[in-house]
Amino acid sequence: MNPSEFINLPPLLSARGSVRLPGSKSISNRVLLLAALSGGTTIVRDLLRSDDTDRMLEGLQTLGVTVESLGNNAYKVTGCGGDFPVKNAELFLGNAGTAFRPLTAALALSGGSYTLSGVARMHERPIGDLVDALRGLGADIAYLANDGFPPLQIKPATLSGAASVSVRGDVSSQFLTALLMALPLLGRTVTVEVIGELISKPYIEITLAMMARFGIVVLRDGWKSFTVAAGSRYVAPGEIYVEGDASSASYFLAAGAIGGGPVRVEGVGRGSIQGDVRFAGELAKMGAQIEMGDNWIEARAPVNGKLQAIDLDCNHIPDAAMTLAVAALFANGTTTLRNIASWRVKETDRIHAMATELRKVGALVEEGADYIRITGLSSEELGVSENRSAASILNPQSSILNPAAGIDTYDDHRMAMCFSLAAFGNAIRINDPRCVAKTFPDYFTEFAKVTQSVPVIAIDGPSASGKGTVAQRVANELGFHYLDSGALYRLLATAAMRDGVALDDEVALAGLASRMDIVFKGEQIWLDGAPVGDELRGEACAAGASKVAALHQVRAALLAKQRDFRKAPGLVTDGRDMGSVVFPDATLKIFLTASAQIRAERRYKQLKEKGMDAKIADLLQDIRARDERDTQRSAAPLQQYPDASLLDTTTLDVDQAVKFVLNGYQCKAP
Ligand SMILES: O=C(O)C1=C[C@@H](OP(=O)(O)O)[C@@H](O)[C@H](O)C1
Ligand SMILES: C=C(OP(=O)(O)O)C(=O)O
Repeated sequence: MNPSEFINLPPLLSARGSVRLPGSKSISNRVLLLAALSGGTTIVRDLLRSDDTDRMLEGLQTLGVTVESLGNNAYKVTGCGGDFPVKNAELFLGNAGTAFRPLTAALALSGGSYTLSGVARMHERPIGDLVDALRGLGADIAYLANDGFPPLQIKPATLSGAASVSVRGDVSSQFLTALLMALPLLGRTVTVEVIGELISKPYIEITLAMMARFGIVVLRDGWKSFTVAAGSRYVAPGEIYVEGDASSASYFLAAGAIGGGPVRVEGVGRGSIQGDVRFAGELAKMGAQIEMGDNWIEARAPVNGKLQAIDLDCNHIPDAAMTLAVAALFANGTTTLRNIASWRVKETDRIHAMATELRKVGALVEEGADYIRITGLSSEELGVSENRSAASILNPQSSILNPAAGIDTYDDHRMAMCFSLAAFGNAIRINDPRCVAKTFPDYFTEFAKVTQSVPVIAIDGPSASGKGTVAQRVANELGFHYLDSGALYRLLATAAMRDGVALDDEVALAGLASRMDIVFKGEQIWLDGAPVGDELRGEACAAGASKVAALHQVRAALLAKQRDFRKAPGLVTDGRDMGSVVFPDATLKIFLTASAQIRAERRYKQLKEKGMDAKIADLLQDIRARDERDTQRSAAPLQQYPDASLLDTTTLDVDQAVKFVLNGYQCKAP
C-alpha cells in the first residue's frame, strides 16, 4: 500500500447503469478451502480474484494443493481429502479473516507444523476464542507474539477425542465458521456449543450452505449448537459457481438511491445465500425504491427524492452497514446504526474511522462502544430548494474542501468504497484508494461507469472575444451556475485591500482566497454578501491581481475555489485554462475566438456605450499584444486544445454563438 497515493473524484450528479459484480469473497474462500479438503476435483467458476482470495490460493498451494487456472476466473482445485501434502510450512495470510481463521482450524486438526502470520493489522485482530476452542480439542497452538492474536505456531498434536467443544460467538462468527469447516477432519461426531450471543449470523448460513454443497449436513439447534456427525466427508461437487459479492453490491445500490438510479447489480438477487443482500431491504427503509430478481437487484432514489434516516440493529449485515453510514449523509434526520461492536476489530477500528472521516465531510457524528449516530446535512436543514439534487448538500466549510486534505482509508477497502459515495455531495479525494484490492480491485473503474459527474461547459478564449457574454447566456439557458474565472484574482486583490492583507503575504492571501464567498448573478458579482462594483475594473485592482496571481499558494487555493463552483445541476465557466487545467474532464470544451479586428471593434462599441472614449487602432494594438503574452506564457498558455471545439465568432452574433454551445452540449450531456 502506498498511502501517498490518492484518487480525486469529481462531484457527482447522478448514478445509473448496471454492474456485474465480482465474486463473493466469503463464498470464494470457503469454496477454495472445502474443495481442497474434498476428495476429487472441483471446477470453481466466477471466483473472486482479489488480495483476500489470493492469500487463500497461495496458502493452499503452499500446502501442496494443486490449483489450476482455467482462465476467465475459473479454477480447477484438486482436493487432498483433508491430508495436506506439505506438513511443514509458513503461511502469510495478509489481512484476510476468511483465510486466516479457517486455515488455522483446518491446520490445527491436520497434523503438521505451520506458522501463520499476516499484516500488522491482522496481528491486532483477535483469534483467542478460536484458539481456545481448538485447544479444547487437543490442538497444539502457540501465540508467537501477543496472547490471543496472530501470528500463530501450530504443531502436530494428539487430539483429545472430546465429543463437544465450545466457542465464543460474540467477537467474530468466523471462529464458529472455521471450527465447523474443520470438524469433518476428525472423522467422529463433535458438537459445537456457542457461548454468548452469536454475531454476524448470516455468515454461518453461508458456511452451512457451502458445507452442504460439499456433501456435509450439519445438525443444528438454532444458533446454540451445531453437530458434525461421524463419517462426514467432503465430496467435490464437480462444478460450482460463486455468486456475486453482496457486500460489494451495497455501494452501487446506495449510489442508485442517492444519485437517482436506476442502478442494477447483477450476480446477486432473491436467490442469494449471502446475508448482505438484506442491505437492499434496509436501504428501502430509508425510502429507496428497490426491485429484485433471482440474480439482480436494482435501486432508485425515493419517490420524493429524499432518503430518510433510520435506526437499525445492523448485527446481521456488519459489512454492508458501513455503506448505510455514508448513505446517512444524504438522509433527512439522524441515523443510528446499532450493535456493530465487531466493527472495532476488523480491517481497522471502523467505528472510529467512520466517525472521523464523516466529520471531515461535515456530518455530525456520535460514536459509542457499539453504535454510530450520524446526522447528515440534508437539503431541508440547509434550506435549499426542493428540486436541487442530493449533490452540493455537504457542509461547504468542511475540511475536505481543503485540497491537501482527503478521506483517509486506514487500509480498509470498505472505507474507500463507502466514501466514494460522498462525491454525491462534493468533489472528494480518497487517499490510498488501492486498498480496495482486498475484495474489489476494479472498484473505482466500475463506480465511474455508473456515475455521472456534475457537467461543466468550459469556454476558453482570448480577451475581448465575448466568451463571458456567451458563457453567462448559456448558464442562464441551462439553469447552471456561472464562473468568470478571470474575476477571481481581481476579487482576491479587492478582498485583500478591503481586509488590509499585504499583497505579498502568500499564506494570508491563500487563506483569504479559500474563505472568499463569491456569487456571480448575471452581470453582477457578489463578494462576501456585498455587490462589487466598478472597482473590480479599476487600475489598482488590476495591478493587485497581477501581484497575487504570481503566488504559488494563491494559485493552488484559487484552483480549489474554481473547482468548488462545480455544483449541481452544472457549471458554465469561462477563462483561459478552464478546459485544460481547471476542469480537464469538462463535458464540453469550447475555444471561443474571433479575429483581432472584430474583437477590437466589439470592445470599441462596448466602451462607446459606456460613454468612454477610445480608438479602434489602439484597442487593436492592445489586443494583439495581449494575445501574444497569453499564448507565450509558460503557465497554462492560451491555446486551443485538441479536445476543444473551435467557435469562431468573427461572423456570428451572440445568439448564434450561444446556440452553437447549447447544441454542442445537447450532444454530450450526461
Ligand atoms: O465469514 C465471513 O465470510 C465473514 C464474516 C464477517 O465477520 P465477523 O463474523 O467477524 O463479523 C464479515 O465481516 C467478514 O467480512 C466475512
Ligand atoms: C471484515 C472483513 O474482512 P475479513 O474477512 O478479513 O474479516 C470485510 O471484508 O469487511
